[in-house]
Amino acid sequence: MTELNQLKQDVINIGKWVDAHNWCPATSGNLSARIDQQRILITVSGNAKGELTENDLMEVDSKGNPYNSDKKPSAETLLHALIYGHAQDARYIIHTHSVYGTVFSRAIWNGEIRFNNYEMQKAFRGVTSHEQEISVPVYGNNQDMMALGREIDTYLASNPSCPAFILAGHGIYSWGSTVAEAKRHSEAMEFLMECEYKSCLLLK
Ligand SMILES: CSCCC(=O)C(=O)COP(=O)(O)O
Ligand SMILES: [Zn+2]
Repeated sequence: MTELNQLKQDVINIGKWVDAHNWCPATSGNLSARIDQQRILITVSGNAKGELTENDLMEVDSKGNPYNSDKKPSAETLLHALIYGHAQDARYIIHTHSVYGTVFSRAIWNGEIRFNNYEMQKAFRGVTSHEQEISVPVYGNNQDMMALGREIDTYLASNPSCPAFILAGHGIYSWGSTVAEAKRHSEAMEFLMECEYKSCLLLK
């Protein structure tokens, strides 16, 4: 199998994985893989992530413009391009619209979520202790991708090893250098968001 075909298969399989967890209901979410420094493989806008075929994938350039394709890329392509631009070892990006990612972030809206004293923090690359705080930025949701992109760009420029961010009331972006790492970061974020939500119920 060529490297490009392998990437296509990886994205299709990640789509089945997020769908099995119900993290991308309806046609929500988007997925991508870095082909090389110039090209990104990304999901076409508006398709169910559990039923992706090669026709639901397309190439864009490093700025997010369609590359040899007349299909419409994900409406959030710019965010994928920004992540790949800053996180040089990111190879796969997973954007989910899970219930906990959506609901809990509405309580923060703009700022950050700090995860402390969860053993699960060790799922993130380079973290070896529950005492190593993980801070994940939360951005107010915005239909203006350029404006959202500017905020995210500023943060990633000074925090290039950040493994995830959250769009409030919208969903979670996670990434990694391999399929396994991107899925691990994504799953850890989903778990921690559910824990934080349930912790709030305990404190009521
Ligand atoms: C019902 S999903 C609304 C759009 C969105 O947030 C999303 O993740 C999917 O957009 P895309 O253009 O990638 O299909
Ligand atoms: Zn989205």
